[in-house]
Amino acid sequence: MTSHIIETDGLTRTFRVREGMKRRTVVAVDDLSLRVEPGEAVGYIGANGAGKSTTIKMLCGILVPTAGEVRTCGLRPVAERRRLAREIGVVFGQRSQLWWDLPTRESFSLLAAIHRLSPTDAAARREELVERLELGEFLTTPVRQLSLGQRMRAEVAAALLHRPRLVVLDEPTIGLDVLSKQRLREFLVTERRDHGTTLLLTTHDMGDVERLCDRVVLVDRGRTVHDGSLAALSRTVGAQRVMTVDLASPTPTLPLPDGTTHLGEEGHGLRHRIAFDPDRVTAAAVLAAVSASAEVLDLSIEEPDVEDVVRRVYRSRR
Ligand SMILES: Nc1ncnc2c1ncn2[C@@H]1O[C@H](COP(=O)(O)OP(=O)(O)OP(=O)(O)O)[C@@H](O)[C@H]1O
Repeated sequence: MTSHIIETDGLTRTFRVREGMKRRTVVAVDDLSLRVEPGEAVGYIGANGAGKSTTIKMLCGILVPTAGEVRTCGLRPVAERRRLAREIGVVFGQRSQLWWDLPTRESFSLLAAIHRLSPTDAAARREELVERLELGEFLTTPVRQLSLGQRMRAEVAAALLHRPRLVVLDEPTIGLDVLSKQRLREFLVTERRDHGTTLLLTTHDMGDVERLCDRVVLVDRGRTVHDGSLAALSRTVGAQRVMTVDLASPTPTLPLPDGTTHLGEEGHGLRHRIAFDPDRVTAAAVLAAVSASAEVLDLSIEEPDVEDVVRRVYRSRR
């Protein structure tokens, strides 16, 4: 049996759709071969309609593939869906899995019974989740009365109660305010660190990818167009980092090394913005060159804007 948490080979799903009088075949997922190791955190990203939800549904056993192979936690998702349910936790940002009229605490009790957790194990895990997701103040409130941020935290706790090895999150931070997003991300980082949980998430929020994922799979029209780090994705479109330096005295011109572009200066040379290609020159080398001709008081470095990177990848393929 495979040691991969997710393993697909040539996974494909098509749909027949009606267009006026005609019928047409839409290829939602096209020949996807993906391997995810235990403990990885993978951001599965792409434009609307790229095929992300269809992939997730096949991984969870909700949808039957048209062609290809898929194993999730070593299991055949459709044929072994009940066994798989013990291994994975699924969070859909736009659909609730909680019992709407019940207090959150009772939803947890029901889920503990469904997963056949021992009372001590269930209590310990619930306590851990209540503390880490700060659920204490609304455990007795019916789910329907929770704010979106509270409900999402409860959803995540519900999906993770049985300590799944794989957590699949479909748009987990959609509609959340900045603070709620931050809390949820911090929780997922901790959960992964402490329990070795594998994360697969789809998102349109690049902050999720930056904070949570060490690997990014970018899909376009059902096909994988990038599989690697976020930094490597930025490099594919030649995205640059930008250094801003504040100097002690006005210095109109700076000698800069190869691989840099001087973007401009302000205050008669008190502040300079310098773009550099991280593949060709390090931030330290740029700083050393600036320091050779001026005293540097402060500096900041901007990473490439991920949304811009994704837009550029898409544009280059059209
Ligand atoms: N049940 C269905 N019947 C017909 N076409 C479908 C069905 N489900 C998905 N599709 C089509 O398959 C393609 C991929 O859809 P999918 O929902 O997987 O994309 P997505 O990447 O999850 O998009 P989004 O970011 O909008 O959620 C789209 O063209 C969509 O219209």
